[in-house]
Amino acid sequence: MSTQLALEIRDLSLSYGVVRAVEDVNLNIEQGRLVGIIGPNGAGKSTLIKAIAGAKDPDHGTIRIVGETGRAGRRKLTYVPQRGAVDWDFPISAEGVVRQGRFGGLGLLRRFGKADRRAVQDALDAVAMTSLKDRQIGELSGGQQQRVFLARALAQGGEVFLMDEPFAGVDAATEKAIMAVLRELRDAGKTVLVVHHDLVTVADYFDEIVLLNRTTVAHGPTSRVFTPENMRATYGGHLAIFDAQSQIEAVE
Ligand SMILES: Nc1ncnc2c1ncn2[C@@H]1O[C@H](COP(=O)(O)OP(=O)(O)OP(=O)(O)O)[C@@H](O)[C@H]1O
Repeated sequence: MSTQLALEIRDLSLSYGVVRAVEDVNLNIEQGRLVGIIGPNGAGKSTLIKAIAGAKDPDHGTIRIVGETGRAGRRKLTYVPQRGAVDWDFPISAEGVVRQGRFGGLGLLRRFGKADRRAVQDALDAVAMTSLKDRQIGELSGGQQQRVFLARALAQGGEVFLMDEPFAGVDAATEKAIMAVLRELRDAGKTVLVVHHDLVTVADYFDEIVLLNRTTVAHGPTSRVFTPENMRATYGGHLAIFDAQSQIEAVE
């Protein structure tokens, strides 16, 4: 139902041993939004999206995805982890990776059918990787690997897409191509959450942003939330702000 929230997070906290990585996060995201998750290193961005994806159990709190919790909710979700979190030496072709996106939808007795082959082909086309589909993934550039990852997500489908730093280590052309696909998903009514580092592109890329530093510092339309004041509150001193050009850059 279109009135349902894409994502509803209540009182979410997660720890690694004694380190509280995410604390008391409350968040409502409406459907059909392209959302940036922004915050300094170690702010808990990856941890938060791992929790949403079900890859990390929370200490407490609830996560509802298009109205559903647990497995039913996760069936509506597609998670694209950081490229660095994947073993690219695994012997599989680009097409093989994209086909993996369809396996979750295969019942025990169902074969990989015409619709699956079509979805894989369409996904490879969407990211302009059809000509390299037989290439081993270890022999692709970083940007090409990221395109293949995105194609797998497209083949999988779903209502909510979680992307952990999709632009890390990719060239400008690939970044543009990925952004075009993410905008198409949004325009088709999907919800896309992107962990993002480049503050220069935030205003151009995202309808709304979540500023995170362990907990949500601010959330809302980018035009309202992406202010020097909020950015200072999120990044502390690690920020250089050039008010004259309205540019904000993180200082590592
Ligand atoms: N596997 C782990 N074991 C222990 N602590 C961890 C682990 N993963 C993350 N942490 C800690 O949890 C906190 C949040 O980490 P997380 O990776 O979620 O941050 P992030 O915002 O995604 O950072 P970055 O921008 O650097 O990728 C950090 O203090 C980090 O050191």
